[in-house]
Amino acid sequence: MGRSIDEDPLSLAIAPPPNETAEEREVRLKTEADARKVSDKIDEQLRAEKAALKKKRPIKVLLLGQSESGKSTTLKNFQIAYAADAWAAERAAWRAVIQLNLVRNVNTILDMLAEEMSGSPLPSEAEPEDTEDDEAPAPPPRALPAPTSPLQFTEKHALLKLRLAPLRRIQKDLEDRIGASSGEETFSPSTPVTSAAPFDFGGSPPPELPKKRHQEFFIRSTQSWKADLAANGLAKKNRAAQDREATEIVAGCADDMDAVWRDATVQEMLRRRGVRMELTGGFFLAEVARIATRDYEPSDDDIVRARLRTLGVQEYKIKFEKQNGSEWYFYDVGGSRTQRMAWYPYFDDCDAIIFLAPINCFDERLAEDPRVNRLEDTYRLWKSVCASKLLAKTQIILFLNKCDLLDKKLKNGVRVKDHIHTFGDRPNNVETVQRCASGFAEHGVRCV
Ligand SMILES: Nc1nc2c(ncn2[C@@H]2O[C@H](COP(=O)(O)OP(=O)(O)OP(=O)(O)O)[C@@H](O)[C@H]2O)c(=O)[nH]1
Ligand SMILES: [Mg+2]
Repeated sequence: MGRSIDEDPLSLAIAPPPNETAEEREVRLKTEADARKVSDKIDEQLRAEKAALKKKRPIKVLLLGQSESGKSTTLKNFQIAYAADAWAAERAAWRAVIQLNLVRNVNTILDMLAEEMSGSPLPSEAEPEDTEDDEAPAPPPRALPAPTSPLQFTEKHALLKLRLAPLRRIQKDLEDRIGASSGEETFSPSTPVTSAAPFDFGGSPPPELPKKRHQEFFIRSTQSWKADLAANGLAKKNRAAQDREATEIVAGCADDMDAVWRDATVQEMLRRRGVRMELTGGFFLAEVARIATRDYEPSDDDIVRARLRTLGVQEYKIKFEKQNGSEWYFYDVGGSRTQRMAWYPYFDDCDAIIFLAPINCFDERLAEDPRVNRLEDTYRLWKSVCASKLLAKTQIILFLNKCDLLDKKLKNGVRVKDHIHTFGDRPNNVETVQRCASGFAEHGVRCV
């Protein structure tokens, strides 16, 4: 049998008193109406918040700039600051990349040693051509080797070459494991060299590009060498065995690597060739004693300094726990001219662009096309990005990068005016170069 309403405790509690006067009734009804209004408002607010949360989409940031401008490095710094767990999980995988950076430096020196010891002449640089219009900074003059007496090589150099020979195979093994991005792009006359901004179609409609979601070629959310970490069973065992072998051989060569780097004749050879390895990305030779050990664990600083070329477009998701848990997607792109066409599909729905301009590169050439000055290329790229109609509503942030390397370069006596004629007789210091480079922003449409 059902309970009558009179027996229900809630109905009893809110029922009007039995001897309620007309005045009391009016007050009661008004209070109830006010309470209903407040409750309706709260319900409405909750509905709106739920809808907003549903609509909230991640903020998308594109990192742009030429190769070696520091895009991946900037991303690593974001990861350290805001995605500590993911960063820690990847730490071990970077050891192989750092070993590869180190071994490659040594093998480059050994190649030069072999050339010098066999009496081969210095490789001559290609004469730069005027490839593009004259708005940009002038290309650097060709460096001429100073006339000098022959380098004195001894038995010691021949012995070091021999003892470090196993590093050739280790480089190859590490490159195979790390994949395509382990190699730097080099110039080949048969490679069609694209312009600074191959995504700039000069007002005409872009060629038919497949929709982004179908472009598996472009998006590489995880690199194979990191995916290896998740490998199980036999693959994991093989990988561990390869790791141990590489680490063992690198550790066994530690003293000889150190000896070859510190050798006065080798240093003189590098000086004569104009090679400043210590100023290039992924340089670890000065720290062989710490890195070439059996129990080496990469530090944050090592990982930030490690060099691994980006291919295609890589997506990284970072959740900013301290800011309402908002999610940001960063797109790290390959920066060489041959990679830039892949950027275009990402232009239409990104919220912000961080553009990296390495201002130390005023006297350097592009690896993929040595006829082009690196600063000139950055300048053209920046102008095209700012002028792109697809990016008209996108916030563009300009980072003037590699100021520490600029400082070292200027202190070593390199003069900006020898490479950029319009620099004139301004003081040859970082502040002046920074001030001039921030003129980049004026040539673009916007800069925040
Ligand atoms: N000293 C110094 N080195 C830097 C700086 N920014 C980047 N690097 C180094 O320069 C090298 C190249 O930087 P990356 O971040 O890999 O360059 P990228 O723009 O991602 O290059 P791609 O992937 O080829 O497009 C790395 O070894 C970095 O450690 C900087 O401000 N100072
Ligand atoms: Mg990169």
